[in-house]
Amino acid sequence: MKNSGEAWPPEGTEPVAAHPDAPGPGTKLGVHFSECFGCGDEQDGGLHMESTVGDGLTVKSQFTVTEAHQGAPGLAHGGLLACAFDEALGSVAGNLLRLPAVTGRLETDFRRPVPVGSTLFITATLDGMDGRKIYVSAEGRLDAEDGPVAVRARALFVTVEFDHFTTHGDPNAWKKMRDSNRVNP
Ligand SMILES: CCCCCCCC/C=C\CCCCCCCC(=O)SCCNC(=O)CCNC(=O)[C@H](O)C(C)(C)COP(=O)(O)OP(=O)(O)OC[C@H]1O[C@@H](n2cnc3c(N)ncnc32)[C@H](O)[C@@H]1OP(=O)(O)O
Repeated sequence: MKNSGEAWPPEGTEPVAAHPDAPGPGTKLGVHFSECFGCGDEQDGGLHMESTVGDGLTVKSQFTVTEAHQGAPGLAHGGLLACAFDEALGSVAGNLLRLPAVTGRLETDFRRPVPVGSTLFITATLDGMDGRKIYVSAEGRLDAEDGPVAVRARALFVTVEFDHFTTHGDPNAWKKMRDSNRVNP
């Protein structure tokens, strides 16, 4: 992102290749956890994002803004847009590297209002790694793949051991996700 004035990805970041078992371009990714606020199909108030692997090191996601996502009347709440980007950025990191990782830092630039009823076409890119640090960036265009850019984001994800989720989270929910075969560590 130009605005912060920092180089991106930071010095020391190495290029990466997709994991040999990563889903290929055109693969629809589906839901990684049914209760996920970003993509879950058992999360009524969630974002219900849909993602597909794109060319190169990208994942393409779509998020349609509903009345449940408003901040100002008729406009998407910025925090929910940040959530959509967290999901899209986490998806490109997790699916292409097949490593468990969590968001360490997330930056967003809101460049245009995003009205209720519009769909954000988000392209997230895996920019590289430095040790456990995974650098990813994304842009979201309004209503079409080549629509005007409404939001840009970039993030640092940090790889973790699987016990991060059972130690800090809910082991039963982890088991539910694993048993659904949607993520298969
Ligand atoms: C077979 C496998 C299959 C895989 C799965 C595939 C399918 C996946 C599909 C879909 C993906 C999901 C999509 C969902 C996306 C949503 C994700 C979220 O919402 S995650 C929830 C929010 N985030 C948290 O809750 C983190 C809370 N924070 C922490 O737990 C820790 O702070 C953590 C793990 C991030 C780091 O803690 P430490 O103790 O392990 O490590 P330290 O040493 O502190 O950091 C490591 C390196 O990272 C830098 N770092 C950490 N945080 C930083 C920050 N905020 N800014 C800058 N650098 C940071 C540090 O400076 C350090 O760098 P140096 O190695 O020394 O160079």
